Amino acid sequence: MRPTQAPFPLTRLRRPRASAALRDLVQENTLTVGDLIWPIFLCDGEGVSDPVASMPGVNRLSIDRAVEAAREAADLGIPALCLFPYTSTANRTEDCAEAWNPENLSNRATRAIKSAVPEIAIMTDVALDPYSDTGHDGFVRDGRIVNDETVAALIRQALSQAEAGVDIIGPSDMMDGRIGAIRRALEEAGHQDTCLMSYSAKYASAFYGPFRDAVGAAGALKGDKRTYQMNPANSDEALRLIERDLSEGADMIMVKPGMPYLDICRRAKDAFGAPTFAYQVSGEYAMIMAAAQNGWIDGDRAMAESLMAFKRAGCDGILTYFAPRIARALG
Ligand SMILES: NCc1[nH]cc(CCC(=O)O)c1CC(=O)O
Repeated sequence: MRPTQAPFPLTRLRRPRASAALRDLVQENTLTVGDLIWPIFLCDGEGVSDPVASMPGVNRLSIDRAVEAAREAADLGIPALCLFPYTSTANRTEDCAEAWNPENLSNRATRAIKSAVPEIAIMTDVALDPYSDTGHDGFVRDGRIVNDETVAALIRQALSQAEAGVDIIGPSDMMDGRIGAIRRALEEAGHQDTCLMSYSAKYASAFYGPFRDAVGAAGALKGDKRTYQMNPANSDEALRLIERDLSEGADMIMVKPGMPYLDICRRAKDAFGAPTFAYQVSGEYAMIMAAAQNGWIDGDRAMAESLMAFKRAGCDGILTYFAPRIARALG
């Protein structure tokens, strides 16, 4: 698009910026509460709300508290929660069997929230890292992350989540072929209405640090995730991954992290027009919160501006730890 305009002074681009009323009229993008997915951390116990040190304002919640959070989210109009379990070392094993235990924390929380707050959508993560003794998203054999064996386990994990009543399954593991394999398994098991939101373009990022603290994976992780998560220098590769995942049956795609990768969001939306999401990850949240707590930036304004940027970049929705706070600010 090339906007047509007369030369100055016939065109004065400041004219429609002169008042709040005019600015509202010409505003191009809008952020609404309906765009939000709120990631929450789960832990064992009852009545527990355990602060995550590197994410001020974020707590690990026991299931009863997560149900309260779901009620609060639904009352604010937030359409979906995304669940991340904190797993004790006892449940981190070489075979990752807790990942498909119907009674694991994530599945119990899904059932509790779905029965108490049926109108909220539940999204979950498919990847082995909460359950593996290595902290990796896949099985490790002779120091390598093995793809196909991992995919077989991811199918079991996804099926147990669908069985528990999850609305949106989010494979975040970056193995090849998992979207098609999970989609076929869901169809065969009668879960034809379960959505898949693929973490298609997930970068090997420094911005996941606080998340790994929150889920207890920081100490467990040996090495890094660069043989499966993407190189931050690449952009065409992101489009290839997204195209592949859409052709394998993903309903929605995600770019992660968010703010440093808005160019990828825009390219993805323009290229495919599919429902496009970004994950404003833990480190992005921590940066804004830390600067605000130091009085270096206005936290409310930085939050709102950062989230609007995702809409401008073409995203249909955003996973953000700010979800309840921005929902309140939006009124
Ligand atoms: N597969 C695990 C997973 N799912 C979401 C995040 C990060 C989310 C965040 O930083 O907020 C990660 C971390 C990782 O890949 O190491």
